[in-house]
Amino acid sequence: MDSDVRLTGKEELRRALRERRTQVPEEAQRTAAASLSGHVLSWLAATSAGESSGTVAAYLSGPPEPGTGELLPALRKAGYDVVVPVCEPQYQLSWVRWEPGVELAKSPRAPLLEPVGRRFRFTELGTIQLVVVPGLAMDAAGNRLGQGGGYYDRFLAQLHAEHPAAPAIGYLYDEEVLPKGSFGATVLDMPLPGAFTPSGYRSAL
Ligand SMILES: Nc1nc2c(c(=O)[nH]1)N(C=O)[C@@H](CNc1ccc(C(=O)N[C@@H](CCC(=O)O)C(=O)O)cc1)CN2
Ligand SMILES: Nc1ncnc2c1ncn2[C@@H]1O[C@H](COP(=O)(O)OP(=O)(O)OP(=O)(O)O)[C@@H](O)[C@H]1O
Repeated sequence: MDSDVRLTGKEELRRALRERRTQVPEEAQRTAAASLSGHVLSWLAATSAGESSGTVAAYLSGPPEPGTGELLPALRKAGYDVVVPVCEPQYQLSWVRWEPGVELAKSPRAPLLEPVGRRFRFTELGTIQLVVVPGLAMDAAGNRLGQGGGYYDRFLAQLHAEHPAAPAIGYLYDEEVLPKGSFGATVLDMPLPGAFTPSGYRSAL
Protein backbone atom coordinates (compact mmCIF):
# COMPACT_ATOMS: atom_id res chain seq x y z
CA MET A 1 0.00 0.00 0.00
CA ASP A 2 2.91 2.37 -0.35
CA SER A 3 2.52 3.12 -4.03
CA ASP A 4 1.58 6.70 -4.86
CA VAL A 5 -1.88 7.50 -6.10
CA ARG A 6 -1.69 10.09 -8.84
CA LEU A 7 -4.08 12.93 -8.29
CA THR A 8 -5.81 13.40 -11.60
CA GLY A 9 -9.38 13.15 -12.84
CA LYS A 10 -12.00 11.38 -10.71
CA GLU A 11 -12.24 8.33 -12.96
CA GLU A 12 -8.49 7.91 -13.08
CA LEU A 13 -8.26 8.38 -9.32
CA ARG A 14 -10.99 5.76 -8.80
CA ARG A 15 -9.08 3.33 -11.01
CA ALA A 16 -5.83 3.94 -9.14
CA LEU A 17 -7.51 3.53 -5.75
CA ARG A 18 -9.27 0.30 -6.81
CA GLU A 19 -6.02 -1.01 -8.24
CA ARG A 20 -4.17 -0.24 -5.00
CA ARG A 21 -6.83 -2.11 -3.02
CA THR A 22 -6.23 -5.19 -5.13
CA GLN A 23 -2.56 -5.10 -4.05
CA VAL A 24 -3.30 -5.43 -0.32
CA PRO A 25 -2.03 -8.89 0.74
CA GLU A 26 -4.63 -11.25 2.23
CA GLU A 27 -3.10 -11.23 5.68
CA ALA A 28 -3.10 -7.41 5.72
CA GLN A 29 -6.73 -7.41 4.55
CA ARG A 30 -7.71 -9.63 7.47
CA THR A 31 -5.78 -7.53 9.99
CA ALA A 32 -7.28 -4.32 8.60
CA ALA A 33 -10.82 -5.71 8.70
CA ALA A 34 -10.39 -6.82 12.31
CA SER A 35 -9.01 -3.40 13.33
CA LEU A 36 -11.77 -1.55 11.47
CA SER A 37 -14.43 -3.68 13.13
CA GLY A 38 -12.93 -3.00 16.56
CA HIS A 39 -12.87 0.77 15.96
CA VAL A 40 -16.51 0.85 14.86
CA LEU A 41 -17.59 -1.11 17.95
CA SER A 42 -15.52 1.12 20.27
CA TRP A 43 -16.93 4.24 18.64
CA LEU A 44 -20.48 2.96 19.11
CA ALA A 45 -19.82 1.98 22.72
CA ALA A 46 -18.43 5.46 23.41
CA THR A 47 -21.27 7.35 21.71
CA SER A 48 -24.25 5.30 22.85
CA ALA A 49 -23.32 5.34 26.54
CA GLY A 50 -23.31 1.55 26.83
CA GLU A 51 -26.75 1.12 25.31
CA SER A 52 -26.20 -1.32 22.46
CA SER A 53 -29.51 -0.93 20.72
CA GLY A 54 -30.84 0.70 17.59
CA THR A 55 -29.83 0.17 13.99
CA VAL A 56 -26.48 0.34 12.26
CA ALA A 57 -26.66 0.75 8.49
CA ALA A 58 -23.54 -0.90 7.12
CA TYR A 59 -22.81 -2.70 3.85
CA LEU A 60 -21.62 -6.05 2.54
CA SER A 61 -18.11 -5.49 1.26
CA GLY A 62 -17.04 -7.09 -1.99
CA PRO A 63 -13.40 -7.49 -2.95
CA PRO A 64 -11.29 -5.37 -2.90
CA GLU A 65 -13.18 -3.17 -0.41
CA PRO A 66 -12.02 -3.02 3.22
CA GLY A 67 -13.81 -6.04 4.67
CA THR A 68 -17.04 -5.89 6.67
CA GLY A 69 -17.21 -9.68 7.10
CA GLU A 70 -16.03 -9.38 10.69
CA LEU A 71 -17.89 -6.13 11.46
CA LEU A 72 -21.43 -7.29 10.67
CA PRO A 73 -21.53 -10.30 13.04
CA ALA A 74 -19.73 -8.24 15.72
CA LEU A 75 -22.45 -5.59 15.48
CA ARG A 76 -25.19 -8.23 15.82
CA LYS A 77 -23.40 -9.82 18.75
CA ALA A 78 -23.15 -6.43 20.45
CA GLY A 79 -26.93 -6.05 20.18
CA TYR A 80 -27.46 -3.76 17.17
CA ASP A 81 -29.89 -4.38 14.34
CA VAL A 82 -27.85 -4.41 11.15
CA VAL A 83 -29.15 -3.38 7.74
CA VAL A 84 -27.32 -3.33 4.42
CA PRO A 85 -28.26 -1.54 1.20
CA VAL A 86 -30.10 -2.80 -1.85
CA CYS A 87 -29.78 -0.84 -5.11
CA GLU A 88 -33.15 0.32 -6.41
CA PRO A 89 -34.03 2.18 -9.64
CA GLN A 90 -32.99 5.84 -9.95
CA TYR A 91 -29.95 5.24 -7.74
CA GLN A 92 -32.08 4.93 -4.62
CA LEU A 93 -31.13 2.62 -1.75
CA SER A 94 -33.45 0.48 0.30
CA TRP A 95 -32.32 -1.52 3.32
CA VAL A 96 -32.59 -5.19 4.29
CA ARG A 97 -31.86 -6.69 7.70
CA TRP A 98 -28.65 -8.66 7.87
CA GLU A 99 -28.18 -11.75 10.05
CA PRO A 100 -25.41 -14.35 9.88
CA GLY A 101 -26.35 -16.81 7.12
CA VAL A 102 -28.96 -14.57 5.47
CA GLU A 103 -29.61 -15.58 1.86
CA LEU A 104 -27.80 -13.39 -0.68
CA ALA A 105 -28.51 -12.78 -4.35
CA LYS A 106 -26.68 -10.88 -7.08
CA SER A 107 -27.98 -7.35 -7.52
CA PRO A 108 -29.54 -6.75 -10.95
CA ARG A 109 -28.15 -3.17 -10.84
CA ALA A 110 -24.65 -3.48 -9.45
CA PRO A 111 -21.86 -6.04 -9.34
CA LEU A 112 -22.72 -6.82 -5.72
CA LEU A 113 -24.50 -9.32 -3.50
CA GLU A 114 -27.56 -8.21 -1.56
CA PRO A 115 -29.64 -10.02 1.06
CA VAL A 116 -32.98 -11.46 0.03
CA GLY A 117 -35.73 -10.23 2.36
CA ARG A 118 -38.09 -7.42 3.16
CA ARG A 119 -36.87 -4.04 1.96
CA PHE A 120 -37.25 -0.98 4.16
CA ARG A 121 -36.91 2.69 3.49
CA PHE A 122 -34.51 4.23 5.97
CA THR A 123 -37.42 6.12 7.55
CA GLU A 124 -38.81 2.74 8.70
CA LEU A 125 -35.65 1.70 10.52
CA GLY A 126 -36.07 3.40 13.89
CA THR A 127 -33.06 5.06 15.50
CA ILE A 128 -30.05 4.91 13.22
CA GLN A 129 -27.01 4.87 15.49
CA LEU A 130 -24.51 4.92 12.66
CA VAL A 131 -24.21 4.68 8.89
CA VAL A 132 -20.98 2.99 7.82
CA VAL A 133 -20.37 4.51 4.41
CA PRO A 134 -18.41 2.73 1.67
CA GLY A 135 -16.12 4.71 -0.58
CA LEU A 136 -12.77 4.83 -2.27
CA ALA A 137 -11.36 7.88 -0.50
CA MET A 138 -12.11 10.85 1.73
CA ASP A 139 -10.27 14.15 1.68
CA ALA A 140 -9.31 16.10 4.78
CA ALA A 141 -12.52 18.15 4.48
CA GLY A 142 -14.63 14.98 4.60
CA ASN A 143 -15.52 14.93 0.91
CA ARG A 144 -16.03 11.34 -0.21
CA LEU A 145 -15.09 9.72 -3.46
CA GLY A 146 -17.47 6.81 -4.00
CA GLN A 147 -17.91 4.23 -6.72
CA GLY A 148 -19.62 6.78 -8.95
CA GLY A 149 -23.28 5.78 -8.83
CA GLY A 150 -24.32 8.59 -6.52
CA TYR A 151 -26.34 6.13 -4.42
CA TYR A 152 -24.88 7.27 -1.12
CA ASP A 153 -24.91 10.98 -1.99
CA ARG A 154 -28.65 10.73 -2.62
CA PHE A 155 -29.23 8.62 0.47
CA LEU A 156 -27.12 10.84 2.74
CA ALA A 157 -28.95 13.95 1.50
CA GLN A 158 -32.30 12.33 2.42
CA LEU A 159 -30.95 11.04 5.73
CA HIS A 160 -29.56 14.44 6.65
CA ALA A 161 -32.88 16.13 5.84
CA GLU A 162 -34.90 13.70 7.99
CA HIS A 163 -32.43 12.68 10.71
CA PRO A 164 -29.81 15.46 10.88
CA ALA A 165 -28.20 13.84 13.92
CA ALA A 166 -27.59 10.40 12.38
CA PRO A 167 -23.81 10.06 11.96
CA ALA A 168 -22.48 8.76 8.62
CA ILE A 169 -18.84 7.75 8.76
CA GLY A 170 -16.52 6.37 6.09
CA TYR A 171 -14.79 2.96 6.18
CA LEU A 172 -11.43 3.17 4.45
CA TYR A 173 -7.80 2.15 4.43
CA ASP A 174 -5.51 4.75 6.01
CA GLU A 175 -3.91 5.67 2.69
CA GLU A 176 -7.33 6.62 1.35
CA VAL A 177 -7.62 9.65 3.62
CA LEU A 178 -6.23 12.19 1.15
CA PRO A 179 -5.23 15.86 1.39
CA LYS A 180 -7.99 18.44 0.92
CA GLY A 181 -8.67 19.14 -2.73
CA SER A 182 -7.34 15.79 -4.01
CA PHE A 183 -10.52 15.43 -6.03
CA GLY A 184 -13.30 17.77 -7.04
CA ALA A 185 -16.41 17.98 -4.87
CA THR A 186 -19.79 19.38 -5.91
CA VAL A 187 -22.69 20.74 -3.89
CA LEU A 188 -24.33 17.31 -4.25
CA ASP A 189 -21.48 15.60 -2.40
CA MET A 190 -22.32 15.04 1.25
CA PRO A 191 -19.20 15.57 3.37
CA LEU A 192 -18.52 13.05 6.14
CA PRO A 193 -17.41 14.02 9.66
CA GLY A 194 -14.68 11.39 9.45
CA ALA A 195 -13.75 7.86 8.53
CA PHE A 196 -12.87 4.64 10.32
CA THR A 197 -9.51 3.32 9.18
CA PRO A 198 -7.42 0.41 10.49
CA SER A 199 -5.39 2.86 12.61
CA GLY A 200 -8.48 4.41 14.18
CA TYR A 201 -11.16 7.05 13.66
CA ARG A 202 -9.88 9.87 11.44
CA SER A 203 -11.80 13.08 11.87
CA ALA A 204 -12.28 15.42 8.91
CA LEU A 205 -11.22 19.03 9.46
N1 LIG B 1 -20.20 -3.06 -0.98
C1 LIG B 1 -20.81 -1.97 -1.44
N2 LIG B 1 -22.13 -1.94 -1.56
C2 LIG B 1 -22.72 -0.83 -2.08
C3 LIG B 1 -21.98 0.28 -2.49
C4 LIG B 1 -20.56 0.21 -2.36
O1 LIG B 1 -19.80 1.13 -2.69
N3 LIG B 1 -20.03 -0.93 -1.83
N4 LIG B 1 -22.63 1.36 -3.02
C5 LIG B 1 -22.11 2.66 -3.03
O2 LIG B 1 -22.63 3.54 -3.63
C6 LIG B 1 -23.95 1.15 -3.60
C7 LIG B 1 -23.79 0.54 -4.98
N5 LIG B 1 -22.89 1.33 -5.76
C8 LIG B 1 -22.70 1.25 -7.11
C9 LIG B 1 -21.96 2.24 -7.73
C10 LIG B 1 -21.76 2.23 -9.08
C11 LIG B 1 -22.34 1.24 -9.83
C12 LIG B 1 -22.12 1.25 -11.28
O3 LIG B 1 -21.19 1.84 -11.78
N6 LIG B 1 -23.00 0.62 -12.01
C13 LIG B 1 -22.94 0.63 -13.44
C14 LIG B 1 -23.10 -0.79 -13.94
C15 LIG B 1 -22.04 -1.66 -13.33
C16 LIG B 1 -22.14 -3.11 -13.71
O4 LIG B 1 -23.24 -3.67 -13.76
O5 LIG B 1 -21.05 -3.68 -13.94
C17 LIG B 1 -24.02 1.58 -13.96
O6 LIG B 1 -24.96 1.89 -13.19
O7 LIG B 1 -23.88 2.01 -15.10
C18 LIG B 1 -23.09 0.27 -9.22
C19 LIG B 1 -23.28 0.29 -7.87
C20 LIG B 1 -24.77 0.30 -2.68
N7 LIG B 1 -24.07 -0.85 -2.22
N1 LIG C 1 -28.47 14.31 -4.21
C1 LIG C 1 -28.37 14.04 -5.51
N2 LIG C 1 -29.42 14.19 -6.35
C2 LIG C 1 -29.32 13.90 -7.66
N3 LIG C 1 -28.18 13.46 -8.25
C3 LIG C 1 -27.11 13.28 -7.48
C4 LIG C 1 -27.13 13.54 -6.08
N4 LIG C 1 -25.92 13.26 -5.59
C5 LIG C 1 -25.17 12.84 -6.61
N5 LIG C 1 -25.86 12.85 -7.77
C6 LIG C 1 -25.36 12.45 -9.10
O1 LIG C 1 -24.90 11.11 -9.04
C7 LIG C 1 -23.79 10.92 -9.95
C8 LIG C 1 -22.62 10.26 -9.25
O2 LIG C 1 -22.13 11.12 -8.25
P1 LIG C 1 -20.69 10.90 -7.61
O3 LIG C 1 -19.66 10.76 -8.67
O4 LIG C 1 -20.49 11.91 -6.53
O5 LIG C 1 -20.91 9.44 -6.96
P2 LIG C 1 -20.21 8.74 -5.73
O6 LIG C 1 -20.45 9.49 -4.47
O7 LIG C 1 -18.80 8.51 -6.09
O8 LIG C 1 -21.00 7.35 -5.74
P3 LIG C 1 -21.70 6.47 -4.58
O9 LIG C 1 -22.48 7.43 -3.70
O10 LIG C 1 -22.60 5.54 -5.31
O11 LIG C 1 -20.62 5.78 -3.86
C9 LIG C 1 -23.44 12.30 -10.47
O12 LIG C 1 -24.00 12.42 -11.76
C10 LIG C 1 -24.12 13.24 -9.49
O13 LIG C 1 -24.48 14.47 -10.11
